[in-house]
Amino acid sequence: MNDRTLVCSDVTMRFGGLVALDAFSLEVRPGEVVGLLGPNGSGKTTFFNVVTGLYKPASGAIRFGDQDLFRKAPSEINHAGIARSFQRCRLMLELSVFDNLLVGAHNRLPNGLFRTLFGRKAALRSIAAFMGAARDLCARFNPHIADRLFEPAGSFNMIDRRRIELCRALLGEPRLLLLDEPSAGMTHDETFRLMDDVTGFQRESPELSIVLIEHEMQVIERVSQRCVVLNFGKKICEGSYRTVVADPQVRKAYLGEDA
Ligand SMILES: Nc1ncnc2c1ncn2[C@@H]1O[C@H](COP(=O)(O)OP(=O)(O)OP(=O)(O)O)[C@@H](O)[C@H]1O
Repeated sequence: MNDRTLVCSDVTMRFGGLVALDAFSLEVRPGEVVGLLGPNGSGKTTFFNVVTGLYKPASGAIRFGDQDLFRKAPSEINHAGIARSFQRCRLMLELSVFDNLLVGAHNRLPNGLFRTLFGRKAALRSIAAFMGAARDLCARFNPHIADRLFEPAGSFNMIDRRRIELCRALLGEPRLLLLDEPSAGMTHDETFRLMDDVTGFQRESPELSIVLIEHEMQVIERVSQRCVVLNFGKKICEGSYRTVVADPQVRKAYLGEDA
């Protein structure tokens, strides 16, 4: 089955007595960009952590196409075609861009003692192929990064570091990309440029679906086809950007206005 629709049903995640996700359901179809909104502490990042296997939910169901991903290990979920970015930069700044990309691909390249000792030629071939793919992907985001593949990630500015993180996530050819607040630490203009890169990439890979957590509402308005709003772990609204920003419950959650 090729369809890679993410279907999360009634997912509940607790931390002791705190219910961070409360029977939360969300469906993301191939090629969709869904904005995940909500005030601070409403459960957005927890949802990403649950989908990617970092947190084990108490109950619910998570399917991606025909695969059951509920409570699966992060590596299995990544293999199934789900990749993510983090709110804070997770690059190893003293390592080169290439090494950072390589770390993200370690489970796709030959590894293990036997292969290292006896499969050196094959290993070198796959690293060379990986280098070509990494260079091509970086060039799609910014040719400047592709030209400086062996320079430390720390020598790049913030927007390029974000691009490198995106390349690391995209090199595994995921079908679903979870973006956790790409605007964090960037200017308004940089955020827009980065999101233009992402949407440009998606135009060439139309099956890729994206869930975007973002506080910059203009970004959400510009890129998402559908929005879902969380408050205290519960879904309080779903629909187009226009629908959710006009919704009384959403306005109350964000602005404290009367519903
Ligand atoms: N590992 C954890 N242990 C205990 N509580 C946690 C943990 N992770 C998240 N929480 C709690 O779960 C709730 C939801 O947090 P979460 O980080 O998902 O919110 P968020 O909507 O992503 O917020 P923000 O927009 O500020 O990033 C919060 O009350 C938070 O303190």
